[in-house]
Amino acid sequence: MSILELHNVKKSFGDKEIIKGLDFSIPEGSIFGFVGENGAGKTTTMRMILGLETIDSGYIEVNDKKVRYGNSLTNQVIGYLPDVPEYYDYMNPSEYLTLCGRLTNIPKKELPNRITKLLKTVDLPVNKKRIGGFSRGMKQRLGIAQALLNQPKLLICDEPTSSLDPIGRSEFLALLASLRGETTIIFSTHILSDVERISDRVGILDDGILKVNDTLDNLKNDYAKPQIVLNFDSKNSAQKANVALNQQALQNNTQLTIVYHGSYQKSAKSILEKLLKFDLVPISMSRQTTSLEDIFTEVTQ
Ligand SMILES: Nc1ncnc2c1ncn2[C@@H]1O[C@H](COP(=O)(O)OP(=O)(O)OP(=O)(O)O)[C@@H](O)[C@H]1O
Repeated sequence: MSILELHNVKKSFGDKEIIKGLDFSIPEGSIFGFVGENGAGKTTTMRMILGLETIDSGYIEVNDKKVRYGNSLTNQVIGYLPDVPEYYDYMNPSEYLTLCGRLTNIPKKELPNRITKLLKTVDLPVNKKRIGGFSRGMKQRLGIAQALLNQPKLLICDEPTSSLDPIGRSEFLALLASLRGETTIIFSTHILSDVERISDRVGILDDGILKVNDTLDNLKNDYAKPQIVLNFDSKNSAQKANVALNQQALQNNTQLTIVYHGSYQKSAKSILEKLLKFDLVPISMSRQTTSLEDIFTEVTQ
C-alpha cells in the first residue's frame, strides 16, 4: 500500500515550468531517497506534498486523502523537518517540544511521556541544556523529535544532512535508519552516499520529471556496468598492456578500465592470460560495481 501518491503534478514559477508531471508513489514502510541536482525541484515537491505550495495541475494523496493547499488535513499524519529548522535558543529541548505539542493539540497527559521517549530515541539529554548551545547535529536530531511528536505515518526531511559534519551525518543517518518500519521516510539530498547507506528506494528528479523510481538493488542491476580496473607501475606499461588487450581498455595514466560482460572470473582470467603472454603484470587488479553516482550521472546526462 502507498502512503504517498503524486498524480501528474505540474508546477511553474512565472513562465518557468519546474515540475513537468510527477507521477509516483511511495510504499508504506520504505525509506525513499529523493535526489536531484540543485534547483531540480525537490523542495518545491515536498512543499506541495505539505500543502505549503499550490499545484498547477494534477493532485497529491497522502494516506488516501487529497492534499489541499493551505493547512491541509493530511498534515495530521505527516512529520516535517525543514532544511533549516528554527528554534527558540533560550529553551531547552523539553520546553521546545512541549510548546510544539501544545500547538498541535497533543493531549496534555500524554505529552511528557512522549517527549521523554523521543529525546531518548534521538539521543538528546533530558537535562536543562539550552538549544542555543547545541551543535548542528543535535539541532537536526531535535528537529526529528519535533517531526515525530505527532506519531506521523510519513516523515519528510528536506536535505537533513547537508549542513552536518561526517560524524553528525553518520549519527543522523543511523537515527533515520532506526525509524525504519515505524514510519515511512522521504528525504531529499544530493549526497548520494547517504542515499546508498539507508534508502530502500531511490527517486531521481531531473528536468522536472522523476527519471528513476526503484529499489537500489534493482537500479544497480538495471544500470550494471561492471568494470575491471588494472593499475600498472608506469604509463608505458599501461600502454603496452592496452595493446596486448587489443585496445579494449580506457587508459588514464597508469590505470586501465575495462567494461566486461558475463562472468568476472572468466573475464579476469582472459585478461591476465593476455597480459602474461607479454610479461606484463599489473600491480593491482579490482572489480568495480555500479555506484549510485554512476547511475545518477547516466540518468541526468
Ligand atoms: N517561490 C518561488 N518563486 C520563484 N521561483 C522559485 C520559488 N521557489 C523555488 N523556485 C525555483 O524553482 C526551482 C526549484 O527550486 P527547489 O528549491 O524546489 O529546488 P531543489 O531541488 O530543492 O534545490 P536545492 O537542492 O538547491 O535545494 C529553482 O529554480 C528555484 O529558483
